Amino acid sequence: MAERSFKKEVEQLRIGAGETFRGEGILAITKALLENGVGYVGGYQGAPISHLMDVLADAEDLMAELGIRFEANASEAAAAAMLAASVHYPIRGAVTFKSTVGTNVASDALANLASGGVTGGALVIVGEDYGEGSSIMQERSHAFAMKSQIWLLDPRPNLPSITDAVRHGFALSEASNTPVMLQVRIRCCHVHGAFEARDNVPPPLTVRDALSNPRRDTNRIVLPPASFAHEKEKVEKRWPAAVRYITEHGLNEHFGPDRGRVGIILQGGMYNGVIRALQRLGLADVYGDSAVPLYCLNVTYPLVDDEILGFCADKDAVLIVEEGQPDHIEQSLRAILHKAGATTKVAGKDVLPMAGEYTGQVMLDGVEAFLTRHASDILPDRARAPNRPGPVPDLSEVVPGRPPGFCTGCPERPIFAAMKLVEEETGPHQVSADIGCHLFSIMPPFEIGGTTMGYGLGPASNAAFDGGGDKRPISILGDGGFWHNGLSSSIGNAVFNKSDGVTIVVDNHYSAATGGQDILSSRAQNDTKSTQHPIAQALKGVGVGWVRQIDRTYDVKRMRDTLKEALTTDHEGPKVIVASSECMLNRQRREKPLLSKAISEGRRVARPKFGVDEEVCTGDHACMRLSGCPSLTLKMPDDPLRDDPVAHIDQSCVGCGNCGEVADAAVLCPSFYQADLVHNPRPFETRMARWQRRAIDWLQARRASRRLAREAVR
Ligand SMILES: O=C(O)C(=O)Cc1c[nH]c2ccccc12
Repeated sequence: MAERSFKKEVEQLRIGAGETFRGEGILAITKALLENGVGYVGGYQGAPISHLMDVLADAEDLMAELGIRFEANASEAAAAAMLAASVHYPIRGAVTFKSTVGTNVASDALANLASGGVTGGALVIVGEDYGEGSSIMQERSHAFAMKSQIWLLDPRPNLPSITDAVRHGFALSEASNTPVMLQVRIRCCHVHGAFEARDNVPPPLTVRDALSNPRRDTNRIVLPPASFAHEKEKVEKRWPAAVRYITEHGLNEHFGPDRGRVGIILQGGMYNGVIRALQRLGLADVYGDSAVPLYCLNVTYPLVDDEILGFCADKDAVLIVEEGQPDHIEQSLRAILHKAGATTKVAGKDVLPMAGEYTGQVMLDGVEAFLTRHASDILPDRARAPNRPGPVPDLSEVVPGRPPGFCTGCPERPIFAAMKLVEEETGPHQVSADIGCHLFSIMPPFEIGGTTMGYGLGPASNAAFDGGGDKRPISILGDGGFWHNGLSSSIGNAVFNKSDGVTIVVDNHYSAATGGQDILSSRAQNDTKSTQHPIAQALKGVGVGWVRQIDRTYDVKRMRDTLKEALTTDHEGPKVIVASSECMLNRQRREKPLLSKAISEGRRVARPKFGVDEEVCTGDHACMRLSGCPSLTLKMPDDPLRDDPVAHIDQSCVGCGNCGEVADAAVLCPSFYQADLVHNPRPFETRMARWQRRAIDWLQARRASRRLAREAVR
């Protein structure tokens, strides 16, 4: 079950011409695909387009009605390869994944696709995970577009521009026989707005029709001598055709006055930030009317030389607003101007930072610095001679860091608690990690795992250490990574190379970190996908001889003992433990509505809750060093003679039992207790509870009175 259900929102995807579509960027993209006769759609989830995959999955019925094939592909490579259908057939196809990591994975297929070229429009919607909300290494997709000659669209972040980009993307792809990347940043995916809808258009040729009339054209396949012809065709035919389409259809936009001494050239995706900076400088109004000429690149690759030269012709200086590095566009811009002998000065990475997101403040500072240098007369007085407030204090000095950690009740926490317990006996191990929630084990309190090389590559990144030694290396792999790429690149690799290492497959039943999508080994029943394929079976299938399946990761003692066995067994070859328990976030999403319903219907529901007896807790916090659960926190005890905080479990506890198990396995302390919270108790339970309460009150009163008496004697 995915993080968010879009079942309600996708109903809007049925509306037609004359109606207004309202919603989020990702929904607008989906609607635009349907309006433009897409024949098949695929992708792999990942921030910030995870929800686009969820929308598509929820719209699968509607797509089937229109004759559109949808796949939730096994990886970005599989998604990109799916676009092969548009090479020989005039069928429009779209796939989506996160970038740059997904584009890295897809790059083999993308390069082949771009070489042969396409007949039907091929759209690659990349979610650019760059900037302050990002979860990955900071790189740009731009280089992929340039290296494979794939056109790159970067529309202004508003719904009409995004939907135009989808429409033009397909047409541009067909006009130039080249795949097109549509780049959407985090905010673009989630921007809300409206656009005038069109009717949905079933694909003129469906993939089903194509199956009945197979086609092939040797000239479009990447094999010599065709591959040499492709390269020539790219520069001689496809590039000029693209430039023609972009110019004739006005894909890049101009705003503000026709002429001016200075101007700003910007990536479409930067438009909202630039216009806001101009507003704050008093040079644009709330409708976006700018006093500075703007040339907005909704297509950032290829650049159109003539448009650039035209824009720069009357200008002393232009600012290029291009987020991230390398500064591909700025370098091209300088080359274009230099070749033409133009004297326009170019500002860019001198007033704006080379690295990092162009946030509101960064953009304001950069645009202001550019204008101060090149056209200070157009700036309002308060910008030219400002009363600047004092410097903002460096918050990183005073605000504690907030490293990402496991959720309350996460089934992965006990796995790493068990690893910590083993390390107590054996000392630290070489540990490699993978992509997924389990990566948070790198952070306190566990501080396990020293690498993350890519999705499904955890065990592969321990390969150098896998040849035997005094201590076995340990690698971690999630179930998402296992099916994405891990089965072959990590597990097959280890079997083939007779690895001596230990691998823990952290199986939480979903691709949890990307939003809880189902995968092959998910235990859920899925109407459109085939699930319930055990990881352990796949491991044995590729030749792993030592496999242990643990079906309750909260059993810390069993986890610890199994790991110890893996580290000491005489078995030759890779040793793999599959540690399986359902993602608690997904489980809560699944169970909470059922529980609420049961409670409101008057049925008896018991929910386990855990607590810490504050009289027993010594306040040494050893339990926390093996947990990090957000519900396990600190509290000042009521006792005035104790001035150290004790452990405390707050109301967010979901009763997973991890703290008790860890306290038990680590022989920590007996202060944890479990209490069942009973909704709609039976009459006899209420009576029992009342009697128990009375008995406890009586015993407590007696103890209190004796204690007082003893203290009085002493
Ligand atoms: O959703 C995210 O933030 C991820 O990093 C997950 C992910 C999806 N596809 C990938 C390909 C390579 C590395 C990570 C991912």
